[in-house]
Amino acid sequence: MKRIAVLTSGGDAPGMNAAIRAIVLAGHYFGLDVIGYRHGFNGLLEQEYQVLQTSDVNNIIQRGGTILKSARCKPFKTEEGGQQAAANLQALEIDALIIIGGDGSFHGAVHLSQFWSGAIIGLPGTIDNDINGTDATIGYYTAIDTALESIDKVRDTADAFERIFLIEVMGRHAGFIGLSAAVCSGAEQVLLPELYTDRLPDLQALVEHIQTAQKIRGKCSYIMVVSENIWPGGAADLANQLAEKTAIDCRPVILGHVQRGGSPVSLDRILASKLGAYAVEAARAGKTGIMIGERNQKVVEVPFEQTWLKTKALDPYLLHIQQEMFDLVKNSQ
Ligand SMILES: Nc1ncnc2c1ncn2[C@@H]1O[C@H](COP(=O)(O)OP(=O)(O)O)[C@@H](O)[C@H]1O
Ligand SMILES: O=P(O)(O)OC[C@H]1O[C@](O)(COP(=O)(O)O)[C@@H](O)[C@@H]1O
Repeated sequence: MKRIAVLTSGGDAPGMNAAIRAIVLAGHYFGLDVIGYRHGFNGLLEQEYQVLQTSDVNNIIQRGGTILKSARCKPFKTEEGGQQAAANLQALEIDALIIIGGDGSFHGAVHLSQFWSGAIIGLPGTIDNDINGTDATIGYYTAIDTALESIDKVRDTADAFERIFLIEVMGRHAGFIGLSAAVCSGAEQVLLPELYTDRLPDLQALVEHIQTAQKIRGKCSYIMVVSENIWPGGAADLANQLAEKTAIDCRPVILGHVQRGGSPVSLDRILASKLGAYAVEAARAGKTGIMIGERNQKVVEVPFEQTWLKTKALDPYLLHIQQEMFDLVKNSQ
C-alpha cells in the first residue's frame, strides 16, 4: 500500500478536522501518501483533490467544519457516477479510501465498492449520533454542548419572565441530541422522533403538563426540547398552538445549524483521533467494507450494512429518568 485518500461527506460535524489530521499523521507514520478529496463525493467525480502534507493539518484539531469541505452529491448515486469515481481513483493509484460521514455516505461507500476494488473504510461523522454499531459519532458530544449552552441561556431569561420556551434541536430522525440536551438542561418536557413514529404529540397532553406544572410550582419557567421534524411547521408552529390553548406566552427558539459548528470538545477530538488512526491501520491490514467505531471504549469494525440495517436505540435508562423519575408532574407527591 502506497497511497490512501480521505473525504468528508454529508452533514459536517465538529471533529471531522481532527479525524483528517489523525489520518494524515498515521498515514505519514506508515510512509503513505495521503490525498484529500474535496467537496465529498463531488471531489471523486471531478478529480478535485489535494496532496495532504503534515503542515496542512497543523492547528486544525481545534477547528469545526472540515478543511476538505463537505457536500451532498446526487450524480454519484448513479451507475455512471460510481464508474467515474472508480476510474478517477484508479488514475491516481489510490489503494484505500477513508470516508468520513453519516449513513448516507456509507451507502455511497457500498455503491462505490461495486465499481472499485480498493479498500473502503468509513468513520462515523455526524452530529446526529444515528449510526448503529458505535456508541458515539464524531461531532455528537460537541453538538450537545452547543445546544446546552444556548438552552442554559434561554433558561435565564425564561426564569426572569416565568415564560415557556420551546427549543428546537437538530436530529432529523434521531433524538440523541434532544434527549441529552433535555437531561443536561433539566428540561421539563422533551419531544423525540423515536417516541412519535406514527403519530403527532398529543397537544392536549402537552397543555395539561404545562398547566399541572404551573399548579405545582406556581408560574415559573418551563423548557420543552423539541427535535426537528416532530411537528408540522416545527417548534414555532407548536409554540403558537400551545399559546392559543393555554393563553400563556410560548416562545420558540430554533437552534439550527449553530449545532453543527464550533470547536470540537475533547471527547470528539479523542474519538476522531483514535478512529482516524485506526482506519489507516485497518486499511493497511487489508480490511474493507467496514466502519470503524467505538463500543465500551474499544475500537470496533462494523460492516457498512450493519450501520443502517438496525436503528440505534436511545439509552432506555436516560429516557426513563427524563420521562418518569425527573418529570415534575409524575414526581409531584
Ligand atoms: N444510496 C446511495 N447510493 C449512493 N450514494 C449515496 C446513497 N445515499 C447517499 N449517498 C451519497 O452520500 C452523500 C451524503 O449522504 P447524506 O445522507 O446526505 O449524508 P450523511 O452521510 O451525513 O448521512 C449523498 O449526497 C450521496 O452522494
Ligand atoms: O445541511 P442540511 O441540508 O441543512 O441538513 C440538516 C440536517 O443535517 C444534520 O445536521 C446532520 O445530518 P447528517 O449528518 O445525517 O447529514 C441533521 O441534524 C439535520 O437535519
